Amino acid sequence: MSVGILGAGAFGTALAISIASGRTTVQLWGRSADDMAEQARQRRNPRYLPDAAYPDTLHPTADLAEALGCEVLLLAVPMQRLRDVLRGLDLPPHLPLVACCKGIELATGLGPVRLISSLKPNPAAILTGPSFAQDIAKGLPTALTLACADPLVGTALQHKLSTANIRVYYISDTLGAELGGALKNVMAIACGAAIGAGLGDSARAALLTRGFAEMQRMAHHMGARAETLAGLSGLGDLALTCTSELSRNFRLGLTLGRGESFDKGVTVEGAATARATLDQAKTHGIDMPITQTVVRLLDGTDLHKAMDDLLSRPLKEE
Ligand SMILES: NC(=O)C1=CN([C@@H]2O[C@H](COP(=O)(O)OP(=O)(O)OC[C@H]3O[C@@H](n4cnc5c(N)ncnc54)[C@H](OP(=O)(O)O)[C@@H]3O)[C@@H](O)[C@H]2O)C=CC1
Ligand SMILES: O=C(CO)COP(=O)(O)O
Repeated sequence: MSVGILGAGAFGTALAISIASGRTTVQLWGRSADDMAEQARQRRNPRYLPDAAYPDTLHPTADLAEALGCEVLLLAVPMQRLRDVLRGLDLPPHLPLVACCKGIELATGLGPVRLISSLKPNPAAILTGPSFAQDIAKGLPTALTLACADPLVGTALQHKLSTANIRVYYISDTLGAELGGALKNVMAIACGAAIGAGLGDSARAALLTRGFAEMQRMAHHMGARAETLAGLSGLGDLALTCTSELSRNFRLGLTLGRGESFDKGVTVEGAATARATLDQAKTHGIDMPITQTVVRLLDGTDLHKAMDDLLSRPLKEE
């Protein structure tokens, strides 16, 4: 078995290490020939995961053909870059494509599986759920969801991508899986902002829970399954990301709450996804006040003003 991974950032590298640790051949592709040569020399990724050594069967490469020659292709680039990466690929027709990104494309409102399917005829899946790259790379236990509409392809991928420290569950609901993974990042920004501003753990619990209600509302409207949102790719990832400073989305929220600035070079999927989701919510008439508050915070609205507006909405049934 061989697995190709496009994107040698934190997540692509962590997955490569875990999969290659089981002696599977992994071609980890990155766009910078210099970076990939350095990874091959050091047998680690000095920029994104400096403490994790590469197993022998992990091959860092800048040659796309090496990754495209594998039996499965994982796409571990940021959501807003996925279209550009896919456009440049001349793919073998039956090569399964597994999105490993979490977000909604700003220009189209599409999640990763819908985007892949709009551009390529290949079988499309998503691997998502609660997992920090640092944990996976250390060999710590994680559980992920593999969603694919075709159960034969999906269960084959489930078995191929399960490793000693990644337990993969299969579901067919790709829409629910991509919505859960995308929207939890928006709620993580909101929770981080509450903690950063000193509003307390009770406020965080309220935002997490009411944020989950927003996620369910959007998912239900779009036709996703409620069970998917309650699973690893929804509630599971929401719980992780809203409670840990390892999350970049949560940390962006912390800085918003503290009135500090955040490094623009860091991948934070929730920012563009909040805007894309709010556009969709307006189009479909879905009430998403926390998502709207996150967009206002990103646009510079004072946190206390934004929170007052959120809390002073008309009272309603839960
Ligand atoms: N980090 C984590 O813990 C987890 C991340 N994810 C998801 O994985 C996805 C990727 O995130 P992550 O790996 O953390 O991000 P990083 O910022 O660590 O890495 C992003 C990678 O994508 C590459 N890249 C960006 N744009 C392009 C492009 N146009 N063409 C080719 N490569 C490109 C970058 O290359 P370069 O270095 O050259 O800029 C870099 O290698 C996100 O959607 C994230 O939500 C999911 C679960 C866990
Ligand atoms: O998706 C993640 C954990 O499941 C990673 O979260 P961040 O992108 O916020 O770091």
